[in-house]
Amino acid sequence: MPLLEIRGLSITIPTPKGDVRAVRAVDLSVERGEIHGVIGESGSGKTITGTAMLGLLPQGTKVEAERFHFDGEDLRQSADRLRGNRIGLISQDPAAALNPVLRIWRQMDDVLRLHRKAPRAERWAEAVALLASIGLNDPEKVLRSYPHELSGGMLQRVVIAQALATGADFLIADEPTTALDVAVAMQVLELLRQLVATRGLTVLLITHDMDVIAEVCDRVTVLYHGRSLENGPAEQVLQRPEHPYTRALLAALPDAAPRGERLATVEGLFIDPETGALLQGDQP
Ligand SMILES: Nc1ncnc2c1ncn2[C@@H]1O[C@H](COP(=O)(O)OP(=O)(O)OP(=O)(O)O)[C@@H](O)[C@H]1O
Repeated sequence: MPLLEIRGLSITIPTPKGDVRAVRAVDLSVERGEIHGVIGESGSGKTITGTAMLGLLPQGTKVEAERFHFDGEDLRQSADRLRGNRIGLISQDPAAALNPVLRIWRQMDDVLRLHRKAPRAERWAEAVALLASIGLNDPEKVLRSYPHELSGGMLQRVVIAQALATGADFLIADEPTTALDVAVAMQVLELLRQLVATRGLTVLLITHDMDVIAEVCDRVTVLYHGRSLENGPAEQVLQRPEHPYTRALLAALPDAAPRGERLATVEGLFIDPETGALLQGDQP
């Protein structure tokens, strides 16, 4: 059984201007111990799908699905309990995920106290070991620092350590390297890969960057306008895409989008909202 199993997901968000159908028909199946990429251009529904798994959608949002399960539990009922216990979030901006006026230790300890009933000295030792294990030099100094004293790459590692401290075994990483420069981004991706190998972690990696998919993902699901179009081993989808949209996306890449840049919108193709068919021409 896959760890995450989503079939026929549809998400409708109420807004003052009426309902927005943010996700129409997403299938997503993530096996234990894999890094599963979710790729698609801006507005394709990547973040909303992740937010739904965390149970953090705006009030009144309608989440419908044939199946929306994490480890056999329906996320529509269990998301609040699983978030921060089994499911962790790594977002694009680590500085925003941390409190600027508290030292890293206080923020790590808030998590450790909640999850372990150990004395302070043991929690400190655990925080030191955790930070060291994710490649931070001088972890004691890091723990005594405020967020602004650390670089973006270090902060992203702290956020990952915090998620691990909760005991999470599934990380939703939403554009985790977008705000980092290329060399640091590669190190963070390498760290995720190591954690999958050493801790049996499973990662859902949301990105608009084909290079990120090629670099670390085992499998990938392609989203477009709130629909999943295809999925498969990353190498296969990148080298032999089946869906015309994915082919168009990849064909448009070398000239239109240099390394690391946002996916271009593929012109001249659209999906019929009624039938789901991919059609040529301009969107009506
Ligand atoms: N709070 C909200 N209220 C209304 N509509 C929303 C809300 N959040 C997202 N949407 C809409 O849902 C759709 C999917 O958005 P989502 O943020 O999931 O896309 P994305 O693929 O993550 O894009 P990006 O790469 O730009 O982050 C978009 O059309 C967006 O406008």
